[in-house]
Amino acid sequence: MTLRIDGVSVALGGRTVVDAVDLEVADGQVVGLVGPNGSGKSTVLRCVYRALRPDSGGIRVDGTDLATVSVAHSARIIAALTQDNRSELDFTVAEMVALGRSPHRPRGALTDEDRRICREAMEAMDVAGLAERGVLGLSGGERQRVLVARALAQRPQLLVLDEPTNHLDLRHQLGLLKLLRRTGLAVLTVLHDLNLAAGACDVVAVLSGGRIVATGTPAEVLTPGLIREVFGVEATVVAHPDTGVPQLLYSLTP
Ligand SMILES: Nc1ncnc2c1ncn2[C@@H]1O[C@H](COP(=O)(O)OP(=O)(O)OP(=O)(O)O)[C@@H](O)[C@H]1O
Repeated sequence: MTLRIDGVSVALGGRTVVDAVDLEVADGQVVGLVGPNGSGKSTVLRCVYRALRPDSGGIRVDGTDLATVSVAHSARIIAALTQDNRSELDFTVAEMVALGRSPHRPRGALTDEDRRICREAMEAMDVAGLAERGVLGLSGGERQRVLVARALAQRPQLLVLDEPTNHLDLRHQLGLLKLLRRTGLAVLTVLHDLNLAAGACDVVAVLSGGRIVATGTPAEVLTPGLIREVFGVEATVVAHPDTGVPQLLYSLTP
C-alpha cells in the first residue's frame, strides 16, 4: 500500500501544530518521522490512523481519500501503535493480541487461522511466554511488545507506530526495527533515537514547528547542520564501519 499525506494542516487549541505536511510512504518502505518534542509528529500520525481529522489537506491510501474509506475497512488495512495505550482492563496477553484480529472478525469467534496469526505475532515480539499473564501486571517494555504484537496480528497493509521502541531494552529495540524491515509493509514510525532511525528507515522526514524541514535518505537528512538547526545540538556524523549508515556522536563534555 502507498500512503500519501498531502498538505495536511491541523490546529489544536487555536494554534497550527501541523502545517502543510507532505509525506509519502511507498509499499514496503519504512519512513521515520523525527523531530523535537511538540513538533507535531504524533498529530500527523493521529490523522493517518483517523483519531483526528485534518483541518486542510488530505490523506490517500493507494490513491483513495482516506476520509471516504469506511472506518471498518481502514481498521483492516491500518494498524496503529499509539503513545496513549494504557489499558484499564486486565486482558491476558493472548486476549490483547487477539483483539488485533477483531477488524477481520467483527462478530465471529477466532478461527484456527486467527490463532496461528496471533501466535506468530506473539513469537515475533517475544511475548509468547507471557500469553496467560494479565496485561496490567506487565513491565512497560513487555506491554509495549504486546501492543506491537497486537498491531502485527491485525495483518495490516500500513503500520503506523508512535515511538515503538519506547521502554524496550536494546535487544528488543533492534529486534523490532529489523522486524519492521522484514514485514515488507508500508511503515510510518515516529522515532526519537536518530541512530536507530538512520539504521532502520529508508526515508527520514524531519518535523520542526509543525513543518517538514527535510525528507530524504538518512545520509541526506541527518547532517550536523540539520541536527544543530532543528534540535539545537552539536553532533558529529560518522559512517557505520560495516553498513555505511550515518551514526551520530554527541559529546557530553560541558
Ligand atoms: N488537544 C490539544 N490541545 C492543544 N494543543 C495540543 C493538543 N494536542 C497536542 N497539542 C500540542 O500540539 C503540539 C504537537 O503535539 P504532538 O503530540 O503532535 O508533538 P510530538 O512531536 O509528537 O511531541 P513528542 O515528541 O513530545 O511526543 C504540541 O505543542 C502539543 O502541546
